[in-house]
Amino acid sequence: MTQTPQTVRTARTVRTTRTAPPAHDEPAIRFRHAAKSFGAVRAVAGIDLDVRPGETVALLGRNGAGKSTAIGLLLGLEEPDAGTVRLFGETPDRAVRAGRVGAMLQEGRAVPRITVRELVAFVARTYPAPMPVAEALELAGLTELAGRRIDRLSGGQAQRVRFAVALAGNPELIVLDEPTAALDVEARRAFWESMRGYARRGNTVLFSTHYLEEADAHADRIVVVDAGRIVADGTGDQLRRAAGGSLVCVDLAGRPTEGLGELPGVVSVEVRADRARLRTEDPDATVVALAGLGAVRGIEVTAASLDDAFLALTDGHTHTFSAGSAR
Ligand SMILES: Nc1ncnc2c1ncn2[C@@H]1O[C@H](COP(=O)(O)OP(=O)(O)OP(=O)(O)O)[C@@H](O)[C@H]1O
Repeated sequence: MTQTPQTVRTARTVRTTRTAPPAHDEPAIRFRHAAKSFGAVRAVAGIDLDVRPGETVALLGRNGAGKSTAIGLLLGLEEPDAGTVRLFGETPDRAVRAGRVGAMLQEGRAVPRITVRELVAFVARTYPAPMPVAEALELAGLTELAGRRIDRLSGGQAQRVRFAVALAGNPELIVLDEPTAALDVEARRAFWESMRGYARRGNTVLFSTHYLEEADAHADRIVVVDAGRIVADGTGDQLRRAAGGSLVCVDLAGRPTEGLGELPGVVSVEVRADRARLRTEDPDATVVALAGLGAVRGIEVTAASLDDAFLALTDGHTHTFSAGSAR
């Protein structure tokens, strides 16, 4: 599908010019018991989430977890069946109309045969206090490409145009639904650099992704969504720890596996061929206990990877861990 620039909605109300993040205490994003179903599918099953101004937050989940629906609620594109969503203390509709929120969604549109600069300028004119076009182009890394026609750009360049369009209203919050899907490594790097430039100005970013590494590398905080619920919330390190910090692997050398699950710190045991893989919250105690059993051949201790954490966190249970928000 062709991905092209998209803006959320035309601004109609006038807002005072803003150069710094808001001084008030309102969270940039607040979900309170927000829920949305489509027929029998509970796409968002009661979300509570606060994002502070200036935070960069990743919404991480598998296909169908409810990320796009949550973003639809956030932007006022969908009405919640229950609960509320507020942006800077306002309804999404008001915040979006005032240009306080910019978005890059997954939908595509026909590619316009105008230049990059013309498109960004056109969108900027629809907002009450837009970002100067040259500034939006620069932040998106498009200064050199400003005179190029949109339909003659590479996929990565076109994605940067979508980013510039999202910046056009000079928003305090930008919402990106899987912004790097289908981009190559270099285009991703360039994209995240632009995003960070925007975040460094004190703005708020929320992006959805399937990629753990991307969430870990580019977000201050990762909110894991599964089956329409938030199942974990914290930094990459906190998620790793929450998932059972370390893995201890050992050769069984013909020993029985009974009792391994009861060793100190062990939360789960997996046996493949003659090797046991123990997920543990206390690797030192587990290793000492294994040594006590004389099971030390090929012993190896590693930190759980983020992939391990993600699998453990989306195992169908709600994890009480919450290091970040719902403040
Ligand atoms: N308009 C709709 N009508 C019916 N069902 C829908 C609609 N939108 C979403 N759903 C369903 O709601 C659930 C959550 O979908 P959603 O698109 O929010 O997930 P997602 O995490 O964004 O997935 P992906 O990563 O694949 O984009 C899925 O089961 C999906 O099929």
